[in-house]
Amino acid sequence: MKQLHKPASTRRDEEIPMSQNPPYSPKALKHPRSLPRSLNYLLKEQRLLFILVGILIGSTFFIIQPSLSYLWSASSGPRIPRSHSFSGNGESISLYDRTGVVGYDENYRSKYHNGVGRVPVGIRSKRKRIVVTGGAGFVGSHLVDKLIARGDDVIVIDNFFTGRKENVVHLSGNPRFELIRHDVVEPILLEVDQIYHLACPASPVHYKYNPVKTIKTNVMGTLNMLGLAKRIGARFLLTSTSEVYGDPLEHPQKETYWGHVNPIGVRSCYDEGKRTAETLTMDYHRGAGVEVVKETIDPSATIEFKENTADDPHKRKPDISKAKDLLNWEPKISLREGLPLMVNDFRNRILNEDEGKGNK
Ligand SMILES: O=C(O)[C@H]1O[C@H](OP(=O)(O)OP(=O)(O)OC[C@H]2O[C@@H](n3ccc(=O)[nH]c3=O)[C@H](O)[C@@H]2O)[C@H](O)[C@@H](O)[C@@H]1O
Repeated sequence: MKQLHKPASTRRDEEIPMSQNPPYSPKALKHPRSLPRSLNYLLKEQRLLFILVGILIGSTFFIIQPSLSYLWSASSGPRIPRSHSFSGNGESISLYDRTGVVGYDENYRSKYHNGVGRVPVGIRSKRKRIVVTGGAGFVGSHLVDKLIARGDDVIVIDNFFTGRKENVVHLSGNPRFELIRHDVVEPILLEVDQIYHLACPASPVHYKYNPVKTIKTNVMGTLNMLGLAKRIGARFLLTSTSEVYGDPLEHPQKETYWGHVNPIGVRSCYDEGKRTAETLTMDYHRGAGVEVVKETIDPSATIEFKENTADDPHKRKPDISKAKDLLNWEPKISLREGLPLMVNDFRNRILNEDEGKGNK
């Protein structure tokens, strides 16, 4: 209502003829007419000071606003009551409760405040999409908390072999969290940036009575997740165990120690399972070296993956020290120099072959 009256009164003031006595105006008396009216206004009653303070508060808010909204989104997501039951019985259940805005979890807020607080004011790292297999387990669920607190989107894959839904229930209302009930021994296709592979029966009680399941999860599960990582170009992390050292002959055990493992004992399903998982991970890692070749030949070339010849070693580097000592032989051309030469040679051979065929 005030707004309706104000313009009307202004308009009435403007209609007063100049010849009539103007109403008393202290403004006109205090300041010389030469000063622009806006400057006049600013100098009055410390308004300039108020404006400067306003600008300062405004800029401060906009500088820290990304961090504030980050904190807010991490902490204010709707949560479901503790009594909420997980009814998903299909292959995939999403814990995002679209209807259950029932409260605000203070613990959730303070917990996440610590994590986000490390991000410098105004700087926001790129939000990643991450898969955590075994994310409902002890270690996994803590990792998931950290990743969510960091601001990433997390998908947990777990078959609940030993994991508990209670470990992740506090994240159920968070739109950046999703839970998929899935056994990693079966392939799964997802688009993510990173894969943390933790799924594994991890205590003797479980793996001793389910040895085949244990080694199967370690071998097939790891293969599936590595295959996924390779297909989508995701970074991969495997959680191994100090049990890969078996009954060690070296103490303490450094990462360089290869271990002393009984391959046929009752614990082998776990020890050897994790060792194989490590082997697979390193083989895939070395396989990525295929890229390093592409660069020297033709960076725009596409790579086609084909089945390898059976039993073909993944890596070979014969020790040539004897050849050097006894025959005084050693390679003179480095791999980087040699690859293009080899490619040219093959190209010429193929072209000559084709020409030969054409002449027939
Ligand atoms: O270093 C260790 O000893 C172990 O630490 C963690 O295991 P942890 O958190 O202690 O054990 P659990 O609480 O049992 O978590 C394992 C998770 O994997 C899940 N899992 C297990 C087996 C399976 O086939 N699939 C699967 O998703 C379980 O349900 C559970 O959520 C890691 O998850 C293991 O990979 C590692 O071997």
